[in-house]
Amino acid sequence: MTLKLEKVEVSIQAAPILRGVSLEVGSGERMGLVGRNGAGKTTVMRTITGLAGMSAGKVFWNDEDISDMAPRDRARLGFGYMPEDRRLVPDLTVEENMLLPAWANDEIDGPKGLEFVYDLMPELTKMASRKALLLSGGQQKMVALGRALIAGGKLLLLDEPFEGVAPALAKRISEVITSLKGEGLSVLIAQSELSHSVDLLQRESVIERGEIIRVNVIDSTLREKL
Ligand SMILES: Nc1ncnc2c1ncn2[C@@H]1O[C@H](COP(=O)(O)OP(=O)(O)OP(=O)(O)O)[C@@H](O)[C@H]1O
Repeated sequence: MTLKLEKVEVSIQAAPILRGVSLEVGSGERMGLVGRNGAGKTTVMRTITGLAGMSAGKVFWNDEDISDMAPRDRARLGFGYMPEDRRLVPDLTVEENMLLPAWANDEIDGPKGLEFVYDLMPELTKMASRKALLLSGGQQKMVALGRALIAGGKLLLLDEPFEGVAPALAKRISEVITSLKGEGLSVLIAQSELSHSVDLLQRESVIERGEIIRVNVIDSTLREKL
């Protein structure tokens, strides 16, 4: 399953935010989207989910043009989105928060998704019945990752999954992402620095002021020497 953005333009209140962004995430690929604060990473994520309106350009999923497809229909394609601010419902439990995509989309098998996530992140089992508001920021990131995994069997969009997370938890999140072996699961990870993910990405697209300025192939032999 391949995601392709072609010359995408997004403006907010007449200000150009994305300026001709082209990007491709291959089947099973883990791609980084790296850039400073305000470079446009979140807007790229929101364009893919259909939450940001494009003024020009196209989004393709597996060669199908989904540019005009509503966000809820894109979710049905198996897109999972972990927003930077996590967006958990404070009064719901950890488990209820993770089941939200399954409540909204009857094609998602909630119990099966939960089983998968608990298997991958056993630490979430212990906090399953705890309300989200009682969790630390890092724990909330884990729950948001779990929720995105339940929704996103095909494409996982992770916005700053390591930001503000203690090093041990960041390492754990990195391990979880690396261990995903889903058939052809494509992953796009937005971040302002590479440090936590150099060993989990195959390529990174560098974004500056709403433009992709280069794509780096991350050399696995170099990685082994690090
Ligand atoms: N709703 C909005 N109204 C006005 N400007 C906006 C809005 N959303 C984004 N912007 C502007 O668009 C630009 C890109 O924002 P975006 O959130 O996509 O960047 P980012 O790379 O994700 O940065 P960060 O890591 O700080 O979230 C910024 O200059 C921001 O100020």
